[in-house]
Amino acid sequence: MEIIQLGNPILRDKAEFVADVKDPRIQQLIDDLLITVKQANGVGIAAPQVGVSDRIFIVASRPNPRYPHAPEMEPTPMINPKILARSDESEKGWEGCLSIPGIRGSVPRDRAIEVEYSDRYGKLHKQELTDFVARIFQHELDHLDGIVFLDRLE
Ligand SMILES: O=C(NO)N[C@@H](Cc1ccccc1)C(=O)O
Ligand SMILES: [Zn+2]
Repeated sequence: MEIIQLGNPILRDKAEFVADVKDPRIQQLIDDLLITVKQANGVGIAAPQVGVSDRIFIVASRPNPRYPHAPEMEPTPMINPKILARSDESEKGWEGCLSIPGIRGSVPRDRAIEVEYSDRYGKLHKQELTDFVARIFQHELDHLDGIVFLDRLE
């Protein structure tokens, strides 16, 4: 996996709520993130990783050499995401971070979460996510709150 220079990542700030999803700057940022996560062969990416402190990330699970069991899904921009409910069981799993190259670790995550987010058209979604996709969501949501996976290593 070549390391794409992801701008100067902001890893310790709390990202700002997006007031107007239809703002052309936000739409451009979403397009940039979709391209970047594909170029980086990643399964997720958050705006702070490209130096923008907005509450936006992309969940883009798909099988790749690092995560061969990852389910295939349409890359999904999630704006102002939040977790509404968590399962009580958590599960450990390997994670890496595009902003922290070369390090992987075992991170406990909730196995199932109920989430809410706005899509890029401003439509609100409420969904249950499980397993690896739930893991990516939690990893990306952490980035919006200045947390990285190293902070959660067992
Ligand atoms: O660093 C990021 N996203 O912030 N990208 C990681 C995301 C990730 C998340 C959870 C488990 C494995 C991997 C990637 O390798 O695509
Ligand atoms: Zn990351």
